[in-house]
Amino acid sequence: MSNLPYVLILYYSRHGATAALAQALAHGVEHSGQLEARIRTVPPVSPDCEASIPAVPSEGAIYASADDLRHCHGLLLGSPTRFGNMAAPLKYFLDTTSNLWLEGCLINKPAGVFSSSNSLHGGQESTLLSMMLPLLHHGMVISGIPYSEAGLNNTQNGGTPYGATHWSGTAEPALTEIETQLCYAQGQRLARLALQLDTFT
Ligand SMILES: Cc1cc2nc3c(=O)[nH]c(=O)nc-3n(C[C@H](O)[C@H](O)[C@H](O)COP(=O)(O)O)c2cc1C
Repeated sequence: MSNLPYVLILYYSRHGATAALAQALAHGVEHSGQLEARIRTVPPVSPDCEASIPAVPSEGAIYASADDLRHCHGLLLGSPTRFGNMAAPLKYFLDTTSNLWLEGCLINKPAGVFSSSNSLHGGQESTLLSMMLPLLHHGMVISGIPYSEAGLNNTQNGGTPYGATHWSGTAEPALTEIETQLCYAQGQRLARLALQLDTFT
């Protein structure tokens, strides 16, 4: 981990599609060379209140801490679409951020959202909108993807003005070229906003 200021890319992914979006967004964030993309995930939740998991996951991104969120200069938040809403593990993590809200440490920092769904019209956009709500409560500056990105008009799969998406269809985690381009554009834009907004004081 470097000492560069960073954009936190925080996601939950069960089958890898949302994780693939996170990786593609990271390339856009790091385009300027001035910001690191810090990729973090959250543990699953269980109805069994006795259940516990190892502190460090056996593979993939490590779990986010409150400090990862507290000290970020921008946030990209990603979740699979679940019944048109964000997945419970991500919501559970957000529900533990009251102290950060009280401190106001996310106010005026830029944020964006991303998602993956199995069906093309199965709730990507409602999921993205639902993910924006807690970020607005935190005082973050929400940004999406402008229509100057040609892929938004051409896509036959994922990609929305509300944030990057992937249509996983028949359990396919690999992103299409346009989905990848739109991730890059969103990551690059979020990093540019973090540099332009006063998030470094
Ligand atoms: C409980 C549950 C609810 C889901 N709800 C939806 C849904 O509302 N619309 C949809 O298109 N896909 C839905 N899916 C499918 C996932 O969104 C899709 O497989 C996604 O690409 C998984 O992302 P991941 O690979 O990052 O886990 C659901 C999956 C689960 C397990």
